[in-house]
Amino acid sequence: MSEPILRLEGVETRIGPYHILHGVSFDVPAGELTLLLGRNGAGKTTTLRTIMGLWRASAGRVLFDGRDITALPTPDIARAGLAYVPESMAVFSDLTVRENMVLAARSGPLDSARLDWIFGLFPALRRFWQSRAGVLSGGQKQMLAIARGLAEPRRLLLVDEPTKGLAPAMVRNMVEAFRQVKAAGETILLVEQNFHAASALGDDVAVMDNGTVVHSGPMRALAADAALQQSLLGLSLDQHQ
Ligand SMILES: Nc1ncnc2c1ncn2[C@@H]1O[C@H](COP(=O)(O)OP(=O)(O)OP(=O)(O)O)[C@@H](O)[C@H]1O
Repeated sequence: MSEPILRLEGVETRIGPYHILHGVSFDVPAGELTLLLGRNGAGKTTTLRTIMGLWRASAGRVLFDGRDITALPTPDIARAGLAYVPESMAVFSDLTVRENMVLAARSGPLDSARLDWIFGLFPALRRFWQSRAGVLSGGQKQMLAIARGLAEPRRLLLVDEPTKGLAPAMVRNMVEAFRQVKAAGETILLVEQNFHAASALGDDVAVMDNGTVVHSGPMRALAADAALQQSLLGLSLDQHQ
């Protein structure tokens, strides 16, 4: 396994009076796709938001490439090379697809070779390039949100439930797109509820429950162990066939 680019050590997060994360620890190895799994309310989104500094850890550390980023303001965390695609399709509906992409490339103009690569992942974006993002379907908006995260090279992409609410054909497209993003050597931390999609993609997995990580290891070991899936995720066999 390669060196971790991201390491969480005993991260605690409180939201107002609620103690949500209770000592979250796991690694994200460079160049791999790591899955963050867990039942609803386990704390996955809170973990991504804490990494980005959108919630503040009250204890523990977030290390990015060995550097402590726990207390950095969110713009500095983004500048360090992290991109975050939240669950709620982060696109500007009144702007065109092109404008959405231009705004996402923070360090300068869009690179045309990179854009061609993104069009290869999500062909609909080329078709709707000059259209308002508001006219896209839910799945296409989700693709635009992910494309915005890919608009320029980042060191780590955090993506929250990209297949949520998508029709099965769209889920297959999304899985294929992530396969290609992974093959291009990008490092990804992915929250995914669809276990079938998750098992097709992940190298490593961290499973959360009740605000802490209850299991971590290779995805293929979890994918091969139905009893472990049942105990960690409450999955029955027919749910992921
Ligand atoms: N703004 C908030 N105020 C209070 N509690 C919150 C807030 N956001 C999240 N929580 C609580 O924190 C816990 C973890 O939520 P989180 O969204 O991180 O879970 P999750 O694993 O991402 O779940 P899901 O799959 O449902 O998105 C839940 O009990 C949730 O109700």
